Amino acid sequence: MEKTIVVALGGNAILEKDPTYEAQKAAVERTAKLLVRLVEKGYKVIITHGNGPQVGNLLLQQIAGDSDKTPALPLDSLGAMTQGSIGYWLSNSLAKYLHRAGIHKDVVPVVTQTVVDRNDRAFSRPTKPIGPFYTEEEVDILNLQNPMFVYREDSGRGWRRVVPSPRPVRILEIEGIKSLIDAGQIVIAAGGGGVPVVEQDDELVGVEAVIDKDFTAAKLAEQVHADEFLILTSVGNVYLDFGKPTQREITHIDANALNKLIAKKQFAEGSMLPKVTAAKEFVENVPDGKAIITYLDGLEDFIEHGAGTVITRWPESVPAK
Ligand SMILES: Nc1ncnc2c1ncn2[C@@H]1O[C@H](COP(=O)(O)OP(=O)(O)O)[C@@H](O)[C@H]1O
Ligand SMILES: NC(=O)OP(=O)(O)O
Repeated sequence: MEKTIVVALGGNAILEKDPTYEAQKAAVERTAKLLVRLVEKGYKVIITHGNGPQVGNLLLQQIAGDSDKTPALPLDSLGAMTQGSIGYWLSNSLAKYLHRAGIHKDVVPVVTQTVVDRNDRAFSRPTKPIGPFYTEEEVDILNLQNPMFVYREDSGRGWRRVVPSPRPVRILEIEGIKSLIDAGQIVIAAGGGGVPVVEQDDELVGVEAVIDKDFTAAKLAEQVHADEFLILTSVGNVYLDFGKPTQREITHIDANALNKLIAKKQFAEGSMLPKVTAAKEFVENVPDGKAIITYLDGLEDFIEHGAGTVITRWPESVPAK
């Protein structure tokens, strides 16, 4: 039977350094070519992606306009816009490589809403980095220009604006996504974690936030009962003592052991912590599932040799070395 896989694409799958359209499309082309290998291998594929750099850049473009003639749209609408643009880039490139591989499947990007809790404490504590990186000196100037914006240092890589990032509660379009997968289509869903909405009487209302795509991806993988949840990022493995002389890679780990490492603060908040937490939550909710964290360039190695850091619910389901 075909396996179902949810693939969460990290930042470098779409934007490496250059934020121009040409550079992002070139990165997406490369990503799409690699992803087609999963389809060739017989997987049912659901793709989700980040939008942190893109939504932040779009916000800056909006603010730069004439506030009367072209008023800035709110963050939830910008999230939907990035789902549209990135979904289009990915489906356009995937269609090309599927055609070249002789595979006749549609790629369907779904504008996805994710219900969040209006009382989530994240709304009063912004943590999600979006947009470009700044130096500390640039942040001093930006703070004078707009004291309402909050900036934080992002994992030793520079300063970025941060916005609230509530936890996903429910993916609104989940039944539609399942139907598309059952019909044999390739689905792109919950980009940027999904557009955050809160329940208000009988309505869903968009809110100013950006959900972490790894958390929504875990929920998506759980709700489609995926066999595998693959997080593609910029490192081949999760490491112990990351960046220290004692650094060593984790090849296989079970949820309880991972929990202990999380408690010991082995994983950086804002980069690896959401990924290992999402992987752990997936295997806790889908005990026969497997989560894998590796890098895009290692995709072929994952397909052929099972490379990457594998996370399973129980130690006995950890494959022998
Ligand atoms: N323990 C760890 N093991 C591996 N990478 C880690 C660890 N702690 C922090 N990192 C960092 O996390 C980064 C991945 O997070 P990030 O770049 O935010 O993800 P994304 O690929 O979704 O954009 C890695 O490139 C690495 O620098
Ligand atoms: N929404 C989100 O998590 O985006 P990034 O992965 O690009 O930060």
